[in-house]
Amino acid sequence: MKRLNDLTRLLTVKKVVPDANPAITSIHMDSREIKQNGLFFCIRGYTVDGHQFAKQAEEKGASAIVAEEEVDVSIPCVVVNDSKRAMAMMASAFYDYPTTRFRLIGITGTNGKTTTSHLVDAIMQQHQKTGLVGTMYTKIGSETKDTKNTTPESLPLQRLFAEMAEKHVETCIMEVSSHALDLGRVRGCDFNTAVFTNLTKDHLDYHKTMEAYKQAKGLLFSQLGNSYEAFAKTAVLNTDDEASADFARMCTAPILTYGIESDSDIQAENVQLTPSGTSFTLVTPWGQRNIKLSLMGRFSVYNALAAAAACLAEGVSLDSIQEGLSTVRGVSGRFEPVDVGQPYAVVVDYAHTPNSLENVLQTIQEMAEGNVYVVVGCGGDRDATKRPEMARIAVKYSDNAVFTSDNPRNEDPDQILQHMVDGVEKEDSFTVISERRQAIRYAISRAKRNDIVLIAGKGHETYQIIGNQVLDFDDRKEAESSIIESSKDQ
Ligand SMILES: CC(=O)N[C@H]1[C@@H](OP(=O)(O)OP(=O)(O)OC[C@H]2O[C@@H](n3ccc(=O)[nH]c3=O)[C@H](O)[C@@H]2O)O[C@H](CO)[C@@H](O)[C@@H]1O[C@H](C)C(=O)N[C@@H](C)C(=O)N[C@H](CCC(=O)O)C(=O)O
Ligand SMILES: Nc1ncnc2c1ncn2[C@@H]1O[C@H](COP(=O)(O)OP(=O)(O)OP(=O)(O)O)[C@@H](O)[C@H]1O
Ligand SMILES: N[C@H](CCC[C@H](N)C(=O)O)C(=O)O
Ligand SMILES: [Mg+2]
Repeated sequence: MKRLNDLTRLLTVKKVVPDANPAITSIHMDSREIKQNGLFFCIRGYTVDGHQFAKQAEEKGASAIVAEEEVDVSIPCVVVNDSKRAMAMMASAFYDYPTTRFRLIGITGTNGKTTTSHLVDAIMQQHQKTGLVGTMYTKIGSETKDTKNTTPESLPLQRLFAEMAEKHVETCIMEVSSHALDLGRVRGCDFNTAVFTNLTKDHLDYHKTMEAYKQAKGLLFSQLGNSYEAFAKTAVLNTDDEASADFARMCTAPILTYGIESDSDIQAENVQLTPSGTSFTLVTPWGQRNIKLSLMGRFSVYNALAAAAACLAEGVSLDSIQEGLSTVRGVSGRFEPVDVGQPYAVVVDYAHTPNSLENVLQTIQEMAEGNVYVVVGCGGDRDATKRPEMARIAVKYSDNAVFTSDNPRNEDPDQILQHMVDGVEKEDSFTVISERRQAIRYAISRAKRNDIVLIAGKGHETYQIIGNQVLDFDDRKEAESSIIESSKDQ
């Protein structure tokens, strides 16, 4: 059984009032979930301040509180500078430092984290039990669970890691968002390999400037290799992205680079992009292999290189990498075809940043024999600066762009659409249809033989968030019924 002092050992604590060392049998960040002898962390959130629930926690049987100021309770209150970061360290201690009991790979970058993590998983799970933490779900072996955030808050994260350790996971692959790094969600995680995909515009609503966004991503690398086991750690960096040079400067761990254009440790040569996938020669200090991938586009080669480099850093053989990558048929909602036998192509993709939309549309342009239609929207309560840019890219690479809604959340959908329209010229070929179902119908009803319709932004999502309501909505199902309906009309 743990006592309070067992959890604060690695922390700088300002004071404990009254000073005592009670037993702690559970830990909580939500006062509504407190159990007898539980420890409650008061977190200042974006919507409420957890300090106001300290009394409630005491009444429900908590044996101690962690807070940023003294609160009106009679149980011991541990006062710290930053209760979020303290929570990360204490949760790790409560669960006996689970990330020291398996290998942990962290993947950060604007685009490609989910895809790269699935590629690493496909390679590694051939020979070992893996865990996965990311946008779509968390996974232990083949058992998946839904998740709210790409990178969960430290307390549920450490609890998940404890379950992974108990279930004998050997390697966990985790997407590490810039929010998570900035908010200290991954403090207390002992990463073995840290991977960078790329840095382009997103989340400026939160980070404000690209410099601050880059600094947040950099934390994954600056925090790597500062322990006694630094020799066992590796940073995997993309030489073709200029942010890598800054991350290399911040990092004390050995670096393994990958790239297509610039000279790198792990290099793709003879890159071939075809309508059925990609192929390239993987050149490494340990030898070369021909790689065949069912994933489309040049950006997929980068994801495959990042995955291969991460696996090489972890000691996986080139043969396993070649074999593992060849088994991947696709990643849900990423360039996912919707095919019910129609004479034109429909693709659902999760591109929701200017750069990803441009990459995907360029890939589609390379394949297209007929017209290209794109249905796209921009999220509400998210970075507004990407809206005109995404609209510009949509019209640039399509014959008709249909601007629509993508999780307007608490913003006015028409206002979001106006931000998109502000990015294009009147004479550009675009149509505004706020209702996403109608927008998909509109594009699909116009498609003819050999045309391609891209439905971008929601990928694997099975909902549309309007206000605080989460309504069922799946682009793939909508596309399928639209195709069937429009074939009846013809
Ligand atoms: C802006 C942000 O990051 N918000 C996160 C934050 O919510 P919050 O600050 O609103 O929390 P709050 O409701 O104010 O509560 C504060 C504290 O009071 C506690 N509380 C609250 C009520 C009560 O009765 N009793 C009580 O104790 C809460 O449990 C909490 O500890 O803490 C929550 C719990 O960890 C997160 O789920 C939530 O993420 C929201 C859903 C979110 O949208 N986050 C986005 C911005 C995000 O983090 N995205 C990244 C990147 C996505 C990507 O690009 O892939 C991600 O990693 O997901
Ligand atoms: N390496 C890449 N470079 C640019 N765009 C990419 C890359 N990989 C994927 N994409 C595009 O970005 C979209 C999102 O990919 P993915 O889900 O792998 O990224 P992510 O970083 O996990 O995103 P999120 O931060 O939203 O979780 C894909 O649907 C595709 O359009
Ligand atoms: N993780 C990203 C996902 C965006 C997906 C898009 N469909 C949207 O809602 O903007 C975010 O929360 O910003
Ligand atoms: Mg993701």
